[in-house]
Amino acid sequence: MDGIGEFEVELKELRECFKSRKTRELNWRKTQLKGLLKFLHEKEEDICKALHQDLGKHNVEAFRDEVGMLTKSVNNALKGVTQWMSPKKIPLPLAAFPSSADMVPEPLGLVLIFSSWNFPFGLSIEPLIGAIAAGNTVVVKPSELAPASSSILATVLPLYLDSKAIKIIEGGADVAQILLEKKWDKIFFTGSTRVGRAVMTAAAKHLTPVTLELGGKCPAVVDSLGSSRELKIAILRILGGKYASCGGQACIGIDYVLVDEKFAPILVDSMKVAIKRMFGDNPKQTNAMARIINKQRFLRLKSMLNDDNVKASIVFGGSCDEENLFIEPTILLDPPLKADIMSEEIFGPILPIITLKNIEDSIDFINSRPKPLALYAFTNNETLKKRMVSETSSGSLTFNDAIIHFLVDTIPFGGVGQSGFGRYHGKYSFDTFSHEKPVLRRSYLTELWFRYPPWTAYKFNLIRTAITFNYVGFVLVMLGLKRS
Ligand SMILES: NC(=O)C1=CN([C@@H]2O[C@H](COP(=O)(O)OP(=O)(O)OC[C@H]3O[C@@H](n4cnc5c(N)ncnc54)[C@H](O)[C@@H]3O)[C@@H](O)[C@H]2O)C=CC1
Ligand SMILES: CCCCCC(=O)O
Repeated sequence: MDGIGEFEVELKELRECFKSRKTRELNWRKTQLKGLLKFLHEKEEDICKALHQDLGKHNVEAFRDEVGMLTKSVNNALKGVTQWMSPKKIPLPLAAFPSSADMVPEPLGLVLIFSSWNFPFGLSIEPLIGAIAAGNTVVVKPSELAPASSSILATVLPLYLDSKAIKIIEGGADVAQILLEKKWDKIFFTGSTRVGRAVMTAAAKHLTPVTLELGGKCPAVVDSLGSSRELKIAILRILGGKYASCGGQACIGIDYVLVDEKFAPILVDSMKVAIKRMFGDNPKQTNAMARIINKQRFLRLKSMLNDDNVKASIVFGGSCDEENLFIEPTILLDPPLKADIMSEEIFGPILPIITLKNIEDSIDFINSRPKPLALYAFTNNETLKKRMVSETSSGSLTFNDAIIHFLVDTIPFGGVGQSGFGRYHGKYSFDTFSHEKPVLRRSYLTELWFRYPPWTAYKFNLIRTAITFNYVGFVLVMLGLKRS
């Protein structure tokens, strides 16, 4: 952002654009969504190149998690936006007869989106889809930690969109803090809990509603499954939800595994075989796993591993290549629970496996920690499933898979407790950036004359009757006893 003055001009332009009401038009919304599709299609190669440059992502992973995922989401919004923005009839009690009511979605106004570096296109454009579909004007600030991706978002994407209504502003914490001083009609933040608190504090000054998409330690409970085939598939899904999702740098990636101590040796041995099949006999040489985003985050992970007690728990991998910011897929077995690796969100390709006396103890283990953004359980035990649904709390709960819920438009995505609040994806994104206004239409045909003073015992009884009989008997009484 060149200067505060220039930004003030841009902010004024965005507010005037919203006031012009053009962003409310269905055609405008669809045109912008189609612009996103065109960008994703025409710039796929540049996007994949940027993701490789920033994160070492393989283009298959880059397409799967960002270009492909976003194309799916934009098409879903194009299909749904007409219905999403139309008023919905609301049933009314008999006492309101003859009245009608609608819920009318209206855009919030000028909204601000902060995104993170690990899925820089996905986490910027997925909320942008909702903001556009709901008819808002928008400022998006991508993360400065993925500069190649941020540059494409700020210099190329605007060529496909209405620049008077949608602006992409590059920058880090300094720019973000300037933006946070302004008044927004909604702030959508994806990032750390620490910064989420700062965002919420800034938003409070203007009573701006926020959605906080934060992080946390996502557990995977792994039960002894029924067959070797199920175990093989489960392990692929666990490893995919760890190492093959931005190299473990994913907010809904599996942070650690909980397993019955008797089953642990089988699980670890099977994982080692599967890792080699996924990343080659020498996983240090793989091109299929993203690198750590920067030296600071790399050294943080390296220091976690260098803790003597943690180092002693390494049963697979553990090598760190500082020059290439690469840590090979690593498995720990029962590292100390007080070590940083088990008290902080790992956000890297290190998988602690924690053994328990029995798998049911996983519920207490999970409940003794902050509510995770995602919880996974690989089990066919119906009793355990029922207990996990009713006795644990998380942003989402998935049985026998990982990560995949992020791709389902009909499942809202968001956290609970320390992992955030608010949700999006699919129509939930539209709702997040809308105010759903109830509109009640009354007539003069009937009048409940006793709803006004002067108060009398008779009126009191009529009101009491109405409420007691939930208005049905009341209306009948009224029709018979109407007084001027
Ligand atoms: N729930 C979700 O969908 C996701 C959550 N995350 C979480 O985000 C964290 C990692 O992402 P990071 O980008 O490193 O988080 P971060 O909180 O450092 O940065 C997030 C955004 O906030 C901005 N920012 C940084 N410092 C700021 C400040 N002092 N004031 C205002 N804005 C500031 C950054 O420029 C970026 O755009 C992890 O905790 C991860 O779990 C990451 C991806 C998705
Ligand atoms: C395709 C999965 C993206 C999830 C976003 C995250 O976990 O950071």
